[in-house]
Amino acid sequence: MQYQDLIDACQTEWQAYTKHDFVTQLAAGSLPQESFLHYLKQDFLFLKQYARAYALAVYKANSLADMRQALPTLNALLSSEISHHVSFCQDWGLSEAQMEQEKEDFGTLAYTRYVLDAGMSGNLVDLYAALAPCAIGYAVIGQQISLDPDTLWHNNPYQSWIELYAGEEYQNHANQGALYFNSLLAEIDIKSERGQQLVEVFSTATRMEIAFWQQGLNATN
Ligand SMILES: Cc1ncc(CN)c(N)n1
Repeated sequence: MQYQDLIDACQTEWQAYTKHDFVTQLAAGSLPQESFLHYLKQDFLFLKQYARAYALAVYKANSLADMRQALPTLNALLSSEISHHVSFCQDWGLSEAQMEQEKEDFGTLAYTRYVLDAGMSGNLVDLYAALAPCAIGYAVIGQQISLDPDTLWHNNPYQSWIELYAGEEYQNHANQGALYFNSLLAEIDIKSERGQQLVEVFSTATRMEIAFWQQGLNATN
């Protein structure tokens, strides 16, 4: 199978994730600031745990080639994506130290610990099946927003977020990761018991992404 087969196997959840109201409102620039800030602070905490999961991918790898695969993503998370969140939060008056003090919301806790557990209790492919909706989904969302004529590009308070995920660096990186994930999946039949286990992991992580957006939207209530 290929990663697209996993997406096809949970289309309802995938559509709910990539076309969530949070995404639509962010692209239109109409997302309440409170929602975005809550999301951004939680995403900072999310990405710290997510980086740990990529470190786990090094530990779980048997070959040197697999070890080397995880490293560029770990580096990109720490040096690019998290740094972007830190500087973005600074623009909104929040320091890195303040973000470190934030408490993890339940959706953040559930999602990140689910990913780490999938990797700890399973093998490298289980771990990547739990990691993939995050990396691939944001690339899909970034591209979708950048092609949508309804996207507000100027005077959108969230322009920097859009540029990060629609940008070449993130897109290329996600694409390389997706190709590597395909190589891990190549010998597995989606209809087999193993294939169905991976569908379960991938679709659960996708449901966690939906809950993560909703957690941001709920911050205004
Ligand atoms: C919750 C979540 N999912 C995915 C991404 C993209 N790496 C992110 N920053 N945050």
